[in-house]
Amino acid sequence: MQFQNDLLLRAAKGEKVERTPVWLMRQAGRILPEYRAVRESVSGFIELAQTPELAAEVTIQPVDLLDVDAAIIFSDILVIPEAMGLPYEMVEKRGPWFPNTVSSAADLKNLRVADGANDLSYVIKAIEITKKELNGRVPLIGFAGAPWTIFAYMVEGSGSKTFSKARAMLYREPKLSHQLLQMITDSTVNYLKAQIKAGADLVQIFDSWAGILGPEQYDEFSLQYIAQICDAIQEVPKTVFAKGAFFAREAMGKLNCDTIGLDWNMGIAESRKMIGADKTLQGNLDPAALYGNPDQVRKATQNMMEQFKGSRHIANLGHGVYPDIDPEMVKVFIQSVKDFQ
Ligand SMILES: Cc1c2[nH]c(c1CCC(=O)O)Cc1[nH]c(c(CCC(=O)O)c1C)Cc1[nH]c(c(CCC(=O)O)c1C)Cc1[nH]c(c(C)c1CCC(=O)O)C2
Repeated sequence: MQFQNDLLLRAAKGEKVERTPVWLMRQAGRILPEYRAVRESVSGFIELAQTPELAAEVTIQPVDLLDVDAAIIFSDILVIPEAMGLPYEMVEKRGPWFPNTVSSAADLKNLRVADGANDLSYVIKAIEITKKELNGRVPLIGFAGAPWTIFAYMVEGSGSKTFSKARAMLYREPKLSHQLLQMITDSTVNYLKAQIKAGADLVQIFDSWAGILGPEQYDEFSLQYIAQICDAIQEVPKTVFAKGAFFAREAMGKLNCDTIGLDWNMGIAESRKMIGADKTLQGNLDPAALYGNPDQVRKATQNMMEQFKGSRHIANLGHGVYPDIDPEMVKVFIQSVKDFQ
């Protein structure tokens, strides 16, 4: 594939770049009025995600409107539980909800390892259409949730401040927990391989709930499964973003991946020291910085860029862009990265 702009892939691999590439987690959807218009033409998030032509359209919107250096396929991490036999609903203003959850060995028997190409054919189709329509303008990022984060939703049944049901399961039923985590891991490997076959140029693993585990539990119930995924995917560069896993940075430096995502609680110099020189770091401006005025956004971005200067970097926020951020401020962020020397 000839790219017009392959900064993201070169930065991920640690190759020379003319400037730092920039994109935003959760750039597809949420903030753009153009997204909301498409979203209102269907029954809801799930129909949109399952209609490949529309999913491709909203994937490309940020490339057209914000001029980011990458597209990320419009989907959700929760398509994996659904493909394993545990469907979800997206409740307006409240987020995901699972009518059934996993709490016993009997529940586990009703689940299967997902086959990415068949069970998630709508995502695969959306990737194929997106690749065609992007026509090499920028790389396309595929993604999946980390097994622990997916487990947390499958056991809890919804979002939660504490995910206490999911964490209780780790103590009460460690063996069952590992069985479920392994099934999610195998499903995720199948799914990411299908995404890559369809055209994903880089894949990112989101461990959004990494930070609610202690260090030992994180090793046992999350990191080893992320390591399995990284080892199984050799085709394209891989990014691991584990939100709140400040305690695991040294171990993440040893993963078989190219890029580590930092959230905004993680100091940049300290993270570089812990992770080492041979990984690209992605991040990590506080998403709330974009509530500032243009001058403030510019200064905050420059300050972040200064701290990453001279080492492998992909610019991003430290977590997904918040839904009520003014797209103009997103543009100021992006332009400030591009202007930075
Ligand atoms: C934890 C998590 C989820 N989903 C995701 C994560 C990991 C990243 C993170 O930590 O933020 C990942 C995700 N979800 C979505 C994408 C699309 C691509 C992108 O723009 O990054 C990606 C990469 C679309 C979406 N996923 C969702 C929306 C909003 C639904 C709508 O349009 O009404 C979008 C555009 C819904 C969703 N999906 C999820 C929640 C909690 C919610 C509700 C609240 C929210 O908006 O974040 C689960």
